[in-house]
Amino acid sequence: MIDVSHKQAIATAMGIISGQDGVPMPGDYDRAASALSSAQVVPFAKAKLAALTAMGCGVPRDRDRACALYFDAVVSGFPPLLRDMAVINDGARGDKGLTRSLLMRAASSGDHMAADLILAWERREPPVSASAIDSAALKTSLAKIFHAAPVIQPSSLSPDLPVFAHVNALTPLQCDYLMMSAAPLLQPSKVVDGDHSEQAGFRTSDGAAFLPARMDLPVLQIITKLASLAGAAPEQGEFLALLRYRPGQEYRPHHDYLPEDKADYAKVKRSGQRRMTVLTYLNNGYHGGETDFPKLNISHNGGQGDSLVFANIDETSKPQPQSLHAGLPVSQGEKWLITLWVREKRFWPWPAKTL
Ligand SMILES: O=C(O)CCC(=O)C(=O)O
Ligand SMILES: [Fe+2]
Repeated sequence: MIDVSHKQAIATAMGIISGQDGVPMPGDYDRAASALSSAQVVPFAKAKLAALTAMGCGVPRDRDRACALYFDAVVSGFPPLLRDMAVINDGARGDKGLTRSLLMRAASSGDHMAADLILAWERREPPVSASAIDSAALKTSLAKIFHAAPVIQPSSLSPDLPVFAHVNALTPLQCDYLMMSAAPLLQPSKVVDGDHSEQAGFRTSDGAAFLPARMDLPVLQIITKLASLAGAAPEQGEFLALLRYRPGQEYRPHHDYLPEDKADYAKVKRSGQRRMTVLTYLNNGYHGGETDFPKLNISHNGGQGDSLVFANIDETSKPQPQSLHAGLPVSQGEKWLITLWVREKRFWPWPAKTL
């Protein structure tokens, strides 16, 4: 049983981190971090504190401390954390047997997502045999979260604009995790720049954002990796946005750079333009749905875990009209995609706290 005062502290902290529309309100982050700190005997609280520590949100940013806190939370055996640790270990390209043991342990303790992840894995490839859950291996995987992973040479798709295709940026397990985490949150998509939101049918997919309250360590690992493909730090990334297109759904041709003549130009001032876009394809097995650049003659479909990275502006911050692109209509099956828009400057809305 969780102590009532710990429950209250966790509720207070999560309320602050969630804030309004999922964005924390100014001034309260320190209170969120100290509330979680007071409830650290609860593994969930400790894991959230680890995430805030990794983000420098309300508590000085200290990645080693974040990993140590998270390790302690995981070894308590709380099933969702064993499952998240499996995703982290896989993302760190750790031992598959260890990933499997963590998922099996979580699933047998009642974590449904772990069971679903195992099923999805077994549909893809023959099962590996489980290996012992080894503390040193867990620590090694955690330590890799924030290390710049080697970027495997991407292929350039255009002489006219930086557009690069990366294969296997994320592992299939990371992709399945993102889809399963976002599925309950999907809502009809909105267009953020206000240009076309009034226009029916402009963007017909469903979407979900990984707002600060959902930026747990597996998500931070993914953000760090995807930002690195754009040569950027994770804090330059907007909140990860997931899209799901069903047959007939599409995203009509548009630019990702923000209009500079709109009332919300303040948003551009604070974090700069959307310098680059990192799209990551989360699944296989659909038809249509190519990412199409009509001015560059590119029509691209990545496989599960592959990323497409492109520039929206040049080195002088000038918007690049040839970056016009669309998500063509899906003709069969579902297309799931995650987008990281990378700004010129820091986007994370909390004041940067460093040691
Ligand atoms: O669905 C696609 O391939 C394109 C998505 C896109 O343009 C975006 O998320 O900004
Ligand atoms: Fe776009």
